[in-house]
Amino acid sequence: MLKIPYLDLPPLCGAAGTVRLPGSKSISNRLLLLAALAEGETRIEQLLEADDTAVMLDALRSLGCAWHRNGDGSVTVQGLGGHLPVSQADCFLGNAGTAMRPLAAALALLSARDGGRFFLSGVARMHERPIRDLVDALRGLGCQIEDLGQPGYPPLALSGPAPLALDQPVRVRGDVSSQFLTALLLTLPLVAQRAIVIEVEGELISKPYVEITLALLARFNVKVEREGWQRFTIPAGSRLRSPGRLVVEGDASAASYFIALGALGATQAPVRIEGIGRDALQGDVRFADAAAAMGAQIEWEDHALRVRRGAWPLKAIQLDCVAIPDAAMTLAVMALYADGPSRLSGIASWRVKETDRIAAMATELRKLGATVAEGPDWIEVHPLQSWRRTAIHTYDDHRMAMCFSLAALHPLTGTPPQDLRILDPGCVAKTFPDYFETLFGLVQADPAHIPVLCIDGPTASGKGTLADRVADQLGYWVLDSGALYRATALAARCAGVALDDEPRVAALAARLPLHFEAGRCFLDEEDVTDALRAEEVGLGASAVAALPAVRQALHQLQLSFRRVPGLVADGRDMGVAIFPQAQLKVFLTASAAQRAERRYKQLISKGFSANIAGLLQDLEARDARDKSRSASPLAPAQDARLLDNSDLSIDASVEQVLAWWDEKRAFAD
Ligand SMILES: Nc1ncnc2c1ncn2[C@@H]1O[C@H](COP(=O)(O)OP(=O)(O)O)[C@@H](O)[C@H]1O
Ligand SMILES: Nc1ccn([C@@H]2O[C@H](COP(=O)(O)OP(=O)(O)O)[C@@H](O)[C@H]2O)c(=O)n1
Repeated sequence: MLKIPYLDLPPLCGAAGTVRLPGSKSISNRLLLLAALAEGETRIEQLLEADDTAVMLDALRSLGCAWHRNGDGSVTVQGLGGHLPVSQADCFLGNAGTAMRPLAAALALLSARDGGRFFLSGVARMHERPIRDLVDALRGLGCQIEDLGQPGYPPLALSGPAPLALDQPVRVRGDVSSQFLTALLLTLPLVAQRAIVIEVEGELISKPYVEITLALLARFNVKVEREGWQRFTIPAGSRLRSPGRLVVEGDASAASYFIALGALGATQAPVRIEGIGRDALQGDVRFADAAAAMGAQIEWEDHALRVRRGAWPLKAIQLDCVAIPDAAMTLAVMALYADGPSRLSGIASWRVKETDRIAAMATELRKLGATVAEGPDWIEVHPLQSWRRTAIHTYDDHRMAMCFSLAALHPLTGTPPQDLRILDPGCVAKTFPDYFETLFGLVQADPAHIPVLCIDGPTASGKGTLADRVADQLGYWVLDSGALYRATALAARCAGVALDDEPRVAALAARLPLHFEAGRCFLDEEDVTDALRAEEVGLGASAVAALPAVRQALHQLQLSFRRVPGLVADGRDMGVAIFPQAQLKVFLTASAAQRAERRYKQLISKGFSANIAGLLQDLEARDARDKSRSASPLAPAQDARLLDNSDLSIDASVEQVLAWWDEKRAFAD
């Protein structure tokens, strides 16, 4: 998961591969609530692990519901059988509408029936998202709900006991958010000694979400009778009972980004999306039809989709998106690549989501250079003629971040490729914490367009530390090129090959079975991370690194680290020999005494024995050999920036390098 201020995406030219979707947010949070309220134990598999489900799980725990995570990531919830063991709780629900609305209804009804006092709150934006229609409906039943802030918005206090009047139909508005109706449907079975009728006022929006609610209630033994979309009856004596085990479908709204990616970039192999298919419950799966109407080629499997580019440019569409409000945001970005203006209507609900999405979408699309018109419940997007290099604001809205990442694709001819900055990319944690990492695994870019930052310098100057920290801040990959020479030396030693036997050492280097995983380094199956850091391996590395055939053998391997979104490469010759076109080259030095002391502390902390005088001698010998060898001697590139960090802290060094990087890569705001 990226927790960084911005992410720069290079111009992308294609996409292919397989993605496994995270669990659906809507289904996950509905199931958690139903499982908590029901009788019996429920095991929920493929539950979404993200901010919105985390706040729901925390809230359930504070309401006295026991749950635990199993080894396979599934969650087992002990149902409360409709009775809370606590009479007070304070639940913080972040910005999760799918937690706030149904919990408000459940706690209003349960406190009215059994007594108690409960508080619900969220982040500042949650306190701007209306809940009045639900609160009015619940007050109509006799529930005691106090607005603790602005009337009609969270935070709320729900208390009781209070007599409930359930003999008249419950009325709720359906034209602002279907989540109000969903909240009532999920929770009224708790008090359904007699049949309860819900009547919807106004035209119900987002009907597919209500269908999900009805289907999940049926799994919990409550069969709601529906007359059109206006009247729903919860039969007398309904009781929520756990079905035992449930599997959460992949998130269909999240699928929209990868469907779009396939439509825009899969010119050869398809993008295959696993986790939803023909029988998906979620209405947003119909986004695939909209994408097909724009030209995507889509093949359906039972639990997967395969998407390729079809029509090109895409075909403009005019579409009422009332049934796919969330996924429709992705269409607005696809419209940049269409053959004419596209108009999306029926999207009034965008205005009351994580942000005012119509305004946000229009503002950011215009920054890219697009012509956009907007109204109360529609947006019209014209295709983009030429891309402007810009920084996209994401408004703490995960969908803004995800759908704008698609604008990094540059398959149109005739427009110069530009990179794109996404601000606060970590906001995707709301529903899809690994979205960007997943995207990086699918997209292709011309290597020449992938940014590289080189950090070269003598041993123990802090290159590795600086490279890791800078890469973390930028969301980039790291190449520790020294590790390749160290691994070569280690492999030679293990194979009994003399370090000066150039052809045999080079042959080993050419097929080095080295891979990196979660910060660890493996040679074949063996974890050699610590072994590589031993001083004698470093000396061996310095010896094999002087052999031109070894350097040649490792050249291609080093180039292969240049992957989307970018690379920080550390070594001796990154800027001179491997990435001479790098955007920024830093030559890092520190006094020999400082370096010897740093290395000493580093070795001691790792449990190696060391003495400073010996280290200083070795380090000076290594410097001399690295500088004097004929193949890629250690020296700053002509265009390198010199950084002597003898008297600089690690933080200050990182700050300096990031400042240089920013200078090189200014984006329009
Ligand atoms: N600016 C700095 N100030 C103090 N110590 C540093 C600084 N940069 C790195 N170090 C420390 O020096 C040691 C060697 O750093 P490392 O990154 O392994 O160097 P290199 O990769 O250049 O050999 C590490 O223990 C690291 O924490
Ligand atoms: N790009 C590189 C990286 C390392 N090397 C060699 O490999 C040895 C080990 O590199 P390293 O970066 O792991 O070493 P330290 O700087 O951490 O001591 C160095 O002494 C260099 O001789 C190189 O020649 N070229």
